[in-house]
Amino acid sequence: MTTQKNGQFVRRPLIAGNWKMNMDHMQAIALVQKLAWTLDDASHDYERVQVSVFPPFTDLRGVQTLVVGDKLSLDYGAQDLSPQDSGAYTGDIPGGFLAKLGCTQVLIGHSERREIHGETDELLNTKIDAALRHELAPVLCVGEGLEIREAGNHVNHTLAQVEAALSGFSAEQLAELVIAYEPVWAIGTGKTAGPEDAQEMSAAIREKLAELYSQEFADSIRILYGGSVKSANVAAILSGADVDGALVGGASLDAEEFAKIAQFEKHITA
Ligand SMILES: O=C[C@H](O)COP(=O)(O)O
Repeated sequence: MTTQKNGQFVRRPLIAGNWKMNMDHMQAIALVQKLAWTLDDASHDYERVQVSVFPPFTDLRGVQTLVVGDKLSLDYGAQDLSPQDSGAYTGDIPGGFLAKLGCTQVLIGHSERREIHGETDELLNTKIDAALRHELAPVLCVGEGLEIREAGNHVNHTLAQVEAALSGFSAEQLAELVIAYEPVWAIGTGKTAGPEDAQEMSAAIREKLAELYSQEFADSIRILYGGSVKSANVAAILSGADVDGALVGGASLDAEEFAKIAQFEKHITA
């Protein structure tokens, strides 16, 4: 995902669409088709900017068939996985099944999983382990709620989430890790953290990775921002030196809007 050029790491931006619990398997095919056509029409360079979608589990087989059949350059992954590989875990989906469906990435610890399903940092640590066992790149979601932000504890809170979730893994194991910073108060609310807030937290996360592992490792890891990202604000948010992409919720359900977000470089007016 990350290459080295003249001794400097060049992080390939990632625009990721988290569909959440939207789009049945038929709608998923229509959305992926329209997204691919729209990006093709815009001559999207996937080598330059990676584009991934995270549909519900029941859509993944259809998405795989389409992506493979039409040789699409889109990547796709799941919104969650079980920490276990098989057995009596009713309702859960293991990483091995996702890998067989061609998933390359998996979201771990989205704030809705943390809040609605009570997922703890300790559980997320085991989910990262499961993702790594099946060669799925973990997209670890972190971020603070409004009360924590207002109390001024957002940096400490978010860094503690990062440290706990990554505990026990080596830099080699985490080579494909992606971290998504999503302030919970900005998710689906229309409120976005300012570009300075996104940069502040991304820089703090990178510094934490350097402290836990090495500067080289920290410089290779992509850090995304999520929370009410749209085509109108994506360029400003991604202008931060440490912000390497976006995890997009609502706006990823509209193919044209999501394609515009993926084409964020075209909106940069400097
Ligand atoms: O995973 C995506 C985030 O929760 C952001 O969602 P949103 O773009 O609808 O605010």
